[in-house]
Amino acid sequence: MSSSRAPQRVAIAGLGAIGAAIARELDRGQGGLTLTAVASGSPEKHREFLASFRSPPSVVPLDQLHAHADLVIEAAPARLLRAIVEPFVSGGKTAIVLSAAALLQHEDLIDLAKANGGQIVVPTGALIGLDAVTAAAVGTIHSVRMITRKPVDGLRGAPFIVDNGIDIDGLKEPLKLFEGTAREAGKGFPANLNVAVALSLAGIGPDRTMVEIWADPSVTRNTHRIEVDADSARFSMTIENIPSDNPRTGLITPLSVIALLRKRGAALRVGS
Ligand SMILES: NC(=O)C1=CN([C@@H]2O[C@H](COP(=O)(O)OP(=O)(O)OC[C@H]3O[C@@H](n4cnc5c(N)ncnc54)[C@H](O)[C@@H]3O)[C@@H](O)[C@H]2O)C=CC1
Ligand SMILES: O=C([O-])CC(=O)C(=O)O
Repeated sequence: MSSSRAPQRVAIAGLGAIGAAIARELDRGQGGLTLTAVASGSPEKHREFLASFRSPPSVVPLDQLHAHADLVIEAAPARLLRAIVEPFVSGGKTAIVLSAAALLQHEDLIDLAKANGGQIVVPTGALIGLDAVTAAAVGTIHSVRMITRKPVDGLRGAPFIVDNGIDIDGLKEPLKLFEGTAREAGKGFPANLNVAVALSLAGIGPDRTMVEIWADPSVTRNTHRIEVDADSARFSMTIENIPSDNPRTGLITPLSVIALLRKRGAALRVGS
C-alpha cells in the first residue's frame, strides 16, 4: 500500500473523538505507517487505551512530537494549532490539520511550509465533495454556498451564540443562527464549522464562500449541503453525519483521515 515516498512515522496530537479513532486504526496496521508518538491533554485517561495497543506509541508533550515522526495529525483544540504544526512544517514535514478554521488565523504557517518544503494537508474531514470543488477550481467557480443544520448539542457554546446571547436550548423550530462568509463562520463557530473553512480553501476562498448555519431540533445528524456553480459544472451534495462521542464532530471525520493516509503512496489512487 505504501511506497518509499510515503512518510512512515506518524504522530497524533489530541486523543479525542478524532485522534483516538485514528490511533486505533493505525495500530491495526495501515500500509506500513507506524504510530510512533501521541500527545494527550490527559495522559492518565489514555493510559489504559494505549496499553491495549499492539504497539503502544510514546506519549510526549506537543512540542516534542516532531522528534518522533515525519507526519503529524492535528486533532486537538484549535488554540494549539501553531504549537503542533509549526515544528513539523518548518522541518520540511507534513501536518494534517483538522482544526481548519484556525488556519485562517495562522496563514503564515502556509508560507512557512512553502519556504521549508513542508506541507499542510486539510482532509475532506466531515464534509463531502472537495474533490469536485478542487477540480472545478481549476476552471472558474462562480459561487459556493454551504447550508449547515446541526442539532443543538452540535452548536452549544459556540462564540457566536454566546456573544450574541442566543438561547438555543428551548428551540421547537429550526433557527437560522448565521449567514455570512466562511471566514466569519470560522470565527463564530471555530469548533463547529471547520468544514466551511475547508470548503473555502478548496474553492474560492473564505471571503467568497457563503455559509448558513441553522440550529435544528428536528435533525439528529450534523447535516451539510454544498451548492457549487462553476463554468465546468453545477453540483449540490449533502452529507448527514452521525455525531461521535463529541456531538460537534461527525463519525466520518477520522475515517476521512485514514482514507487520506491510505492514498499516500498507494499503487492505485482513486479520486483527485
Ligand atoms: N475538519 C473537520 O472536518 C473537522 C474538524 N474538527 C476539529 O478537529 C479538532 C479535534 O476534534 P475532536 O477530536 O472532535 O475534539 P475533542 O475535543 O474530542 O478532542 C480534542 C482532544 O485534544 C486534547 N488536548 C487538549 N489539550 C491538549 C494538549 N495540550 N496536548 C494534547 N492534546 C490535548 C483533549 O484532551 C481532547 O482529548 C477540533 O479542533 C475540531 O473542531 C472536528 C470535526 C470535523
Ligand atoms: O466542521 C466541523 O468542525 C464538524 C462538523 O461540522 C461535523 O462533524 O459535521
